[in-house]
Amino acid sequence: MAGNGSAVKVHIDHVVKKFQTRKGEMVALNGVDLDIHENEFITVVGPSGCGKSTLLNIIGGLETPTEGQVTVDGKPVDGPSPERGIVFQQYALFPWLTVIKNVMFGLKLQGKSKEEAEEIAHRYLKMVDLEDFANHYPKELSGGMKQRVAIARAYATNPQVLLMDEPFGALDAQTRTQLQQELIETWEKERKTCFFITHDVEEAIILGQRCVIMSARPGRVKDIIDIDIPYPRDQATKMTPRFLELKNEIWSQVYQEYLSVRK
Ligand SMILES: Nc1ncnc2c1ncn2[C@@H]1O[C@H](COP(=O)(O)OP(=O)(O)OP(=O)(O)O)[C@@H](O)[C@H]1O
Repeated sequence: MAGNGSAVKVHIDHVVKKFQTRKGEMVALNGVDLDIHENEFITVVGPSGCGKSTLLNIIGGLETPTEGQVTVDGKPVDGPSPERGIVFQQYALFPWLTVIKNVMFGLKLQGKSKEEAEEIAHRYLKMVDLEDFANHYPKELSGGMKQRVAIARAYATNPQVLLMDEPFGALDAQTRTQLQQELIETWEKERKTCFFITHDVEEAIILGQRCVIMSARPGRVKDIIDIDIPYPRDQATKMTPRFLELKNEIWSQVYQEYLSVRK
């Protein structure tokens, strides 16, 4: 399987996930194999309900697989860890804490002093252009600003792997485009290993080095497409022939899966 040539960071080994429901057993994931390489940006697309979030939760240690396992740097995942930062679609900020205190929260848990946590939090708020809002409360921010805080908070604790579950899904198109651009630039600087779920094929291409296409439920890896578009990337990249070709290819595969469920 192609990668970026770096060591394997996250090894997903034949992961099966079954849920017990009122209607009986439901197979959400049916043997997912995937290697995510160090510093790689992986995007994941697939029809609704194919198990994308379940897979992310298993990598994050929030769910346990029924069969198979996930290892990070060769160590089995057996619960949540600050080494794996998660950004959800709904901002998940603490409403009773100011922006800076939200970002400092994880740093304090890591045992950093108040001064050090403050210094790091300011650095990451600057990265997402929110320094002027450090003392505001989440309710005083727009959706896009809240999501920037969530991203700053995830980056600040310096996790080995960033797991993002449709982080821009609830945003308007303009804010979404802006945050995509910021994320591309941040990734180019920091090269953090990222696993990013989206429903938006354009987003999957502009952000990812590889795009994983999942099959309809029960989810498996249907295909992995190398996004062979050079960096730096920006919104103009979306108009290039190669981008449009990849969009067509990925979209038609996702659509096939969508149709297979509707039949
Ligand atoms: N805790 C749970 N108990 C029972 N079923 C669950 C549970 N969590 C997820 N499922 C089911 O597992 C399947 C996969 O869900 P999941 O949320 O992982 O899919 P998804 O691909 O992320 O969907 P979407 O794109 O709509 O967000 C769905 O059919 C869902 O109803």
